[in-house]
Amino acid sequence: MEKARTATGLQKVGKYEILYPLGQGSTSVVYLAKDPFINRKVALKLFNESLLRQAVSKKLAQRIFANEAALVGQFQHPHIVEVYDAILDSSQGFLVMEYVPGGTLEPFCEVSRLLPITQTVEIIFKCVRALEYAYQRGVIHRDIKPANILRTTTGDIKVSDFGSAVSDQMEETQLSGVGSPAYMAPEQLREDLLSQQSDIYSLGLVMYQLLTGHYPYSAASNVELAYQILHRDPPPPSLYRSEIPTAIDQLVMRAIAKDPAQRYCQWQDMGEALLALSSLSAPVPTITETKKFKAIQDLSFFQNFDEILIWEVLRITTWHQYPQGTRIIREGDIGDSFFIITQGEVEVLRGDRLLTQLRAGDCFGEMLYFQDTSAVRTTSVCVKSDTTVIEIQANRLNRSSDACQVEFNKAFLKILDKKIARLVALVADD
Ligand SMILES: Nc1ncnc2c1ncn2[C@@H]1O[C@H](COP(=O)(O)OP(=O)(O)OP(=O)(O)O)[C@@H](O)[C@H]1O
Repeated sequence: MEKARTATGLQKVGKYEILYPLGQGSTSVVYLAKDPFINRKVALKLFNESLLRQAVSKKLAQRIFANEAALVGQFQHPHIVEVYDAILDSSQGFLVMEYVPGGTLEPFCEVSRLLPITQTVEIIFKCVRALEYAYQRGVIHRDIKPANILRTTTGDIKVSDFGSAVSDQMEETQLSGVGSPAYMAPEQLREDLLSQQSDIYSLGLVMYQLLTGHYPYSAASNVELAYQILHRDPPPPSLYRSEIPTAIDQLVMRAIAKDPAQRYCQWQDMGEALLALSSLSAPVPTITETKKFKAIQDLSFFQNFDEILIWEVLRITTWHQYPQGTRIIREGDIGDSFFIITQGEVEVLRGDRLLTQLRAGDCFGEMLYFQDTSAVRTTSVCVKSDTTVIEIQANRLNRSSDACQVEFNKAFLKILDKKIARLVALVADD
């Protein structure tokens, strides 16, 4: 493997130019690097050479490397760090990953830097969806902790470091000596057979820390810590932060229940509980990402969109809440966006003539999407009862992935089909 110093003094690993270290873990150092062929910044995880050489840890280190390497190209989820490449020779191994520039969630577990409760709920919801996605592909992460959840510059999150993961493809599903004891579920400490519930426990603990800035146990040694994890009941999060509502206390305590039978059974259950919370924790008329995700997922328009595409839709939409009587679009206006109603009811008018009424799931303005440039609206749309709509600009949709555009086109075709059927029925009645 090529590993040399460049003229600037920076190291080169393989074809990658090392820029500077981003962080260090127990088995590796992660660098910001550049892939010169496609001029892309990447995170390059260089596994500790001495670990790979030492007989005792060699097998474990190789296994950790192999775990992450197995994910090359496997997970494509907006909230999981993508692994682009993995290279191993006799002395060294490295992984090339998507670079996530905003650091980890660790600093937000400090009392002085706590995030708003709604934001924490959203972060945990995204982790739940990411880990459910991994679980559906047979993978349990086993090392969920704040340091393994990375932040983008816009505050979004990505789960990283699947080095401790177990997969249903492995012959050996128990792997000792990996994971962080502080976040291990009781059954993981006991080395019982693991399920998604051990990741649920660890994520519950992350939520606890993000909400309170406190780790629920305090022990002088790993043995004492293990005892507390197995036997001591932690206080509810609201003890540390009084604004935490009871429902959130209950959710966290259920996620970190010592007995798996008392814990959420599966990711879906925890996801639903978080969704129920998002309405509790948003008293102001803003729409949280958690609610937006659910609203989009529930619309028949998006019924054939998979989860990845729904996250993509979320990125290209603008949400509006309109009170009764608002005119959303006006006949004669120039526009290039179309709208999908998520809640409420609107009237479509030409002049003073009522053409039709539309409700949740219906869309309007879509005909302009099929034109290449902005065009004149031929109808007005007025809010009949308080309404929430998502707006999608044609030029943003045109820049989305091919898969996303294909699904939109299919959904529009279905709508067109229904409209034609309605017209045919009208003509037949005449
Ligand atoms: N994709 C990435 N983009 C940006 N920074 C990253 C990325 N991956 C890791 N880092 C940084 O490098 C640090 C170490 O990474 P990571 O946790 O994957 O190493 P590790 O050796 O597996 O650690 P451990 O086994 O102790 O959890 C992270 O805490 C983070 O600061």
